[in-house]
Amino acid sequence: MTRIAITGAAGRMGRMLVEAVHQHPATTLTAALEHPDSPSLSLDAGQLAGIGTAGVVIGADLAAITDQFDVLIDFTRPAATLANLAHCQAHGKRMVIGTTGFTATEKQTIHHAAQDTAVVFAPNMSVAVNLSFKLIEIAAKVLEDSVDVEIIEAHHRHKVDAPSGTALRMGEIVAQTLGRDLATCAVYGREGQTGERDRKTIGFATVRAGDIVGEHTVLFADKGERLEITHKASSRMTFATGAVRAAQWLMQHERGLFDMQDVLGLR
Ligand SMILES: NC(=O)C1=CN([C@@H]2O[C@H](COP(=O)(O)OP(=O)(O)OC[C@H]3O[C@@H](n4cnc5c(N)ncnc54)[C@H](O)[C@@H]3O)[C@@H](O)[C@H]2O)C=CC1
Ligand SMILES: O=C(O)C1=N[C@H](C(=O)O)C[C@H](O)C1
Repeated sequence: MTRIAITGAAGRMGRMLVEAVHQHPATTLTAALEHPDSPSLSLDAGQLAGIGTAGVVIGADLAAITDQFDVLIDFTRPAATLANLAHCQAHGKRMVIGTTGFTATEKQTIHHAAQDTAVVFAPNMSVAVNLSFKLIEIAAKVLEDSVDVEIIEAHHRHKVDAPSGTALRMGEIVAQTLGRDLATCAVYGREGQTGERDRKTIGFATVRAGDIVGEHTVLFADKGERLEITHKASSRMTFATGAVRAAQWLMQHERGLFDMQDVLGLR
């Protein structure tokens, strides 16, 4: 059995992860963490997730549970994830990171930490989204610079980062395939007298509304036709099962940085 600790256990993803670990035949929940100010401290993680008593009380101190888990699954906020990563790096503990919204420098920190421990870091743990990454790469390879590329994403009103980590990854794939640098060719929204579209840009549009779980479209538009590659998530369980699968997969590695393309054998 792979022993899993979940941090952010009271969050939207955290509660799904508790259920997904419970459902997986080869994983067991041994620890659960939350922010020190969370009203969910001292509650049973299973009760909170609606799956009955798990016998795991939500705490706030990673150092106190270091010996109790094999893999830490973290869907929280960048600052919390980086603090947890430093602890896992120091103690050789594996990590699955689903948190999004990191700066380029923070992503470098994750790269560096993975020299000492094994990490799966992916903006989207869904199998179908990761398949869509391959489809996007093929589309960009075939259509080359003949098309305008726009990326549209929609999420619930509580999401705090934009564009989504998934949309940015999609942009990176297109940019890399077309020999562009996303840092210089991305356009994050338009307003006013914008002038005609610069053909080499990659545009992003963000929608935040209601309870949308997560939707992404990459639009490849030429004159006379357009191709749209769209993924729509209707349940967070798709992300949670992917993350638990990643945690189990990670047990074969002691160090290194991986993503869901590695976990799913899509590389
Ligand atoms: N990679 C993927 O497949 C997915 C990634 N995400 C990402 O996961 C993150 C979390 O998303 P949600 O669950 O919707 O957010 P949420 O706000 O519902 O949950 C985050 C939880 O983390 C907790 N937290 C914050 N600081 C903490 C700390 N220092 N220690 C312990 N817990 C702490 C909060 O109290 C909260 O309960 C976001 O960055 C989101 O973009 C979300 C869904 C899928
Ligand atoms: O915050 C969310 O909810 C989601 N975040 C991820 C992202 O930023 O890409 C993945 C998913 O779409 C849900």
